[in-house]
Parts: sequence; structure tokens; C-alpha cells
Amino acid sequence: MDKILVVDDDLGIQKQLKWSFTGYDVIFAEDRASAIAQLRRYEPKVVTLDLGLPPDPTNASEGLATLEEILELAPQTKVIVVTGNNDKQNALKAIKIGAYDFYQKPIDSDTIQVLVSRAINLFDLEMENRHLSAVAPSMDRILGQSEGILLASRKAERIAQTDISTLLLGESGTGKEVFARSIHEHSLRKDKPFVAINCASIPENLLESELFGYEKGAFTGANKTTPGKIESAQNGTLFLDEIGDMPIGLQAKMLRFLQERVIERVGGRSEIPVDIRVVCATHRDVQSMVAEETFREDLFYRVGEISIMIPPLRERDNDVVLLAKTFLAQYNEEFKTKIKGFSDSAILAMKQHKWPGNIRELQNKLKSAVIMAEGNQIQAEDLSLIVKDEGPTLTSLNLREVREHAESRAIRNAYLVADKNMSKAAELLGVTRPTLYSLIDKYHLEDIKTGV
Ligand SMILES: Nc1ncnc2c1ncn2[C@@H]1O[C@H](COP(=O)(O)OP(=O)(O)OP(=O)(O)O)[C@@H](O)[C@H]1O
Repeated sequence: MDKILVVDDDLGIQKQLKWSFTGYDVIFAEDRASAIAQLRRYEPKVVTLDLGLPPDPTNASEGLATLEEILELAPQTKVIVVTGNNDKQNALKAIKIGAYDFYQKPIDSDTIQVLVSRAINLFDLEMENRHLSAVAPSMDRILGQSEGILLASRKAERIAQTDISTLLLGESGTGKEVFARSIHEHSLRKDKPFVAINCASIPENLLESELFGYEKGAFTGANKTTPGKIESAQNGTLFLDEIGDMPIGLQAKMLRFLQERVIERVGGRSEIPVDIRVVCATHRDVQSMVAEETFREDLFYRVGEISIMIPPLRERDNDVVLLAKTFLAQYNEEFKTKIKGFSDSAILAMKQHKWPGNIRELQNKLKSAVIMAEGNQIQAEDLSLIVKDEGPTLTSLNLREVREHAESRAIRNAYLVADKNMSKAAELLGVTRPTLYSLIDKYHLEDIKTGV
């Protein structure tokens, strides 16, 4: 439950506010010292602060001093000052100091409730942003807060400024190209070209000339000398996607380029020096290819001086929801739709789905959901996903077993939807936290108990 601290020496007002703020955890303080003690202990999101505090309740100075102290200790706190009627001057002073808003007595329950709920929303939003910028490395293209993606981003950030050859490993659609571009943008070569080439999408006989270029007359149809992708990445970054698909015949030439940093165009005789950073990617298990001798071992070590594993979406905790929300905002803009968010069932379905096509699949599903959705919320069906019901069949032992299965399932679902937050899960289920804990014990939901 969100915490609100009410600082007021008037017991009547304390009581009134307690009734107004149902649904919150309300804590009280009657003077500056106790306000600060409560602030330290409970870290409330919102404080309502009467400016007329003892020892001199007729004067706002103690209230303003308390405000300053609160903001100094916990600047993220949203403080709503409560002033006497006609005390606009002090209210404005408080806003100048950094109060979120002010409110004049007498207190009207509905209005103060709206003020508080807006303050809490803003607090949550700011918190989320702060959290994002605190944990996310500056690789700002790469969305995600899961441990796996943060680990990969940090690694990428660390090597970005070096020229070390980097191999990005990960399933299709996990964001290998996004990583490659981020590495380039964080490197000293950022103002030079970033050139990407997909080794799997170019026929074997054309790949060599595409990469290395060709001299006029090198083969039929070579009407003029043409530089290849490697040359066009001069001083910048070359991204070789699907390096695992590079034909074995071309691998020796690649190795020479990587070792000696010179190339020869097809049909050419002179060596052209190149200064290029190389980032490669593959969804293949190159190590096994080395064992099977379909990929040269020396090339493998050369391209993968450092390798970064980009985790698949299904192993990225809550990232699927974070990404989905971001893409929803983008698509709302693109398609001029006003879809507000996702139903609980959609969130659950997204968390359950295995996403074999990773982020690309999520983007595709969301795009069609945004276009097809009928309500202002995306449902699981709009995403062509189904919430898996792993409930008991009619072969269940008895009604007790059916009930236990259903309860365990509901707890697990609420836990997922609440993003592993026990208080929120309890709230969703309409039970207290202790009850939720005892149900988790009762049904031996060990994974939830250990927070897995
Ligand atoms: N962390 C991320 N944040 C935001 N968008 C992302 C992220 N990772 C990937 N994307 C988006 O997902 C899509 C797939 O990413 P990308 O093309 O980089 O994947 P890939 O691993 O290179 O795929 P493939 O192996 O199929 O080439 C792109 O549209 C990209 O913009």
C-alpha cells in the first residue's frame, strides 16, 4: 500500500484525513521532529504538511522549515502543504521551496484525494524514470531492465571505445543489430560510417565482390571499378550479420583482412589499407561449427575477441512488458490510435509466451493488435496469444483438489501480473499479505517463496 504521511497537530484533522485516505497506509506526525522521524522510517510517497506547526501554530515558519528538511532528506517526496484560509503567500513560498502543491483549509475530502492520487502517480512515474536511468547503461537504444540485458549492455558499453572485434550471439530478433549500432554510436568512430551486411542474405558468388569490391573487367558485367562494403566503412564500423553463414571459401580472405587490415578488390592487384572496427553477429552455435570444421577456428577467435550473449526475450523477466508498453506508445502515434494499455490477461499471456521470434515477433504481434483491437485496452486475443490454463481436469480427486489447483493458479498469475511484488499480488487477490504468504506455504509454491 502506498504510504502517506500526515503532518498536523490537530487530532480532528488527522482523523478526517485518515478517513479520506482509505486504500493508503496513513502515518501521522504532529511536529517537525516526529515528521522527520516518520519520514526516515516509512519513506512515504506523499506528505500532507500543515504549515502551522507547534511551537507556534499561528506562524508558518516551523512548517516551512519542516518542508525544507523533508525535501533535503527525500527530495523525491511529493509534499502537499495545507495552509489556513487566505494564507496564499505562505503557500506560494512553499511551492517555491519545492512543495508539489498546496491546499487551503477547510479540508474537502474529495479534492484532497484527487491531489494525493495525482501526486502518487507522479512519484511513481519519476521513480520509474530515475530507476531506468540509474540502472540502464547509457546504451539508450537498448531497452530493458532485466539482469541479462543490463549485463550485455554494460559489456557493450565497456568495449565500445576500444577496437576489439566483438561477436554478438543471440537468437534471431533479440537485437543484435541494435547492439552493433549502439556500440558504434558509443565509439570514437561514431561520426564515421556504420555499414551493415548480412552474410546469409547474399548469394555466395556475390558476397566476395559485395564485401571486397571489384575492379573494372574483373568479371562479366563489371563495367566499372566498385568499392565494396569494407571500403565504404573506412574509419567507421563494419557489422557482419550472420557471420556463421559465411562460405568457408571466403573465410580465408576475411581472416587476412582482419589480421592484416588490408584488402584486395576482386580482380585487383593492389592492397588497400583499411582502418575499420568489426562487429559480427550470429544466431548459430559457431563453436560447434568450428568442431564440425564448417567455420575456421582462427577466424572464430579473430572475430570473437570478445563475445556478448544477448538473452532471448523469454529470459528477460519483465522486459517484455516494458518493451510492449514502449512499442504501444510508438504504434499509437504511427497509427493514430489511442489504446491505453494492456489487460491483465494480455500481460499474463505475454509473460507466458515463449517468443521464439523475440522482439521482432513482439513488434509484429503488437502492431496487428493495435490495428485490430476493439476496446481501449489490448487483450490477450488481440495479440493472438492465449492465457494458458494449466488447471485440473475432471480427473481431479475431488472438489478440494480442484479448489487448491485453482487457488495456486490464481496466486501464480497474480504474482506474475504484479511483477513479483507481494503486496500488489495480495491486493489483486483481495487478501492480506500474511494470508498470501500462508497460502504460498500451504500450496508449496516454492518458486514464489524464493522469488524465482
Ligand atoms: N533492446 C531493444 N530495445 C528496443 N528495440 C529493440 C531492442 N532490441 C531489438 N529491438 C528491435 O527489435 C527488432 C529486431 O532487432 P534486431 O534486428 O537488432 O535483431 P537481430 O538479433 O539482429 O535479428 P536477426 O538475427 O534476425 O538479424 C528491431 O526492430 C529492433 O529495433
